[in-house]
Amino acid sequence: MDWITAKEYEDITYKKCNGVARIAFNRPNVRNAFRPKTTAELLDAFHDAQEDTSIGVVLLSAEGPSTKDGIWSFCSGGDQKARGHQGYVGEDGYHRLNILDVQRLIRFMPKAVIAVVPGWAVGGGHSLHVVCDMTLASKEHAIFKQTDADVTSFDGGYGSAYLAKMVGQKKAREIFFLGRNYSAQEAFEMGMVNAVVPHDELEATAYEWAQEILAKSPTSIKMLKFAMNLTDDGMVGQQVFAGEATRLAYMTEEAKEGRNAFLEKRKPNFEKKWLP
Ligand SMILES: CC(C)(COP(=O)(O)OP(=O)(O)OC[C@H]1O[C@@H](n2cnc3c(N)ncnc32)[C@H](O)[C@@H]1OP(=O)(O)O)[C@@H](O)C(=O)NCCC(=O)NCCSC(=O)CCC(=O)c1ccccc1C(=O)O
Repeated sequence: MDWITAKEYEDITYKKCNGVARIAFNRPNVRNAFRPKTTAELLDAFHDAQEDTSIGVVLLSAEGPSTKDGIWSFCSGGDQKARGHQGYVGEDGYHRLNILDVQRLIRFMPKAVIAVVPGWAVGGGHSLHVVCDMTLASKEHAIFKQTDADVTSFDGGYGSAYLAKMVGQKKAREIFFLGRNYSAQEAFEMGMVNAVVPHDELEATAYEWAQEILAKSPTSIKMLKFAMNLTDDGMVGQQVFAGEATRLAYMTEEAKEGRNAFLEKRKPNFEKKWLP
């Protein structure tokens, strides 16, 4: 793999290689907790990956291990040191809740997003893996844990309600109400992890999965993602799916006739366009 740095950031790394973008948390000494700077950088990188037509799959991963104690982490959620009265306080002094913007970008981007979990996935970090399309986890080091109820936070959207669709209501309530640690294998057995991978092979496996997806039809992958999102996303899910259906309609002769007729100030001729 010949990863090329796409842009330099402080709290994340951002690289690209053969149709794959890799966005990785880079605060391993605080278990990759996110502060406002981190979420701003994540939004910027995800937006770039969405706009880049050479990119079909995004890996959300993490650098590590910690130089302090050698422990691996994916993300430990909101940086509690940056937490102020109403949210997480950035350098500009404003209180923000921008991780939900990151969740929405992952959810609505027309490309597959794979969470690559090398260690702790906790709190808002756990919610991020839930919202990704797929999750690969380190056999030796991944630990899944929900601490929201320890710090008076509650991801009432994808982090909990969508998780319940994934692992079942009883299990989701156990995860949130008890805040226990779950291994990669336990997370796999409850249906929130796609594969448990030896740590040394985790990144290479994620890249291989991405290459398998890249061999498929981009339109099929996009429409399948949005179709599977639709029922859980209400009117917004319908809007996103229908937007892509409109794009497909724009490509038809019928659509070109409608546009041309308007521009030529004549009535459109839609005769014989009623497919069975
Ligand atoms: C992850 C742990 C379980 C790991 O435990 P352990 O291996 O024993 O390591 P520690 O010694 O605890 O930690 C090492 C080092 O890292 C620092 N650290 C770890 N996590 C954080 C953190 N989240 N924030 C700040 N700092 C962190 C820790 O202080 C140590 O530093 P030293 O200087 O070396 O002492 C364990 O670390 C742990 O439980 N961490 C906290 C997990 C947590 O509670 N996270 C927050 C959950 S709430 C959340 O994520 C908000 C999500 C969110 O943003 C949101 C969601 C829904 C709606 C809105 C919002 C919103 O935007 O607010």
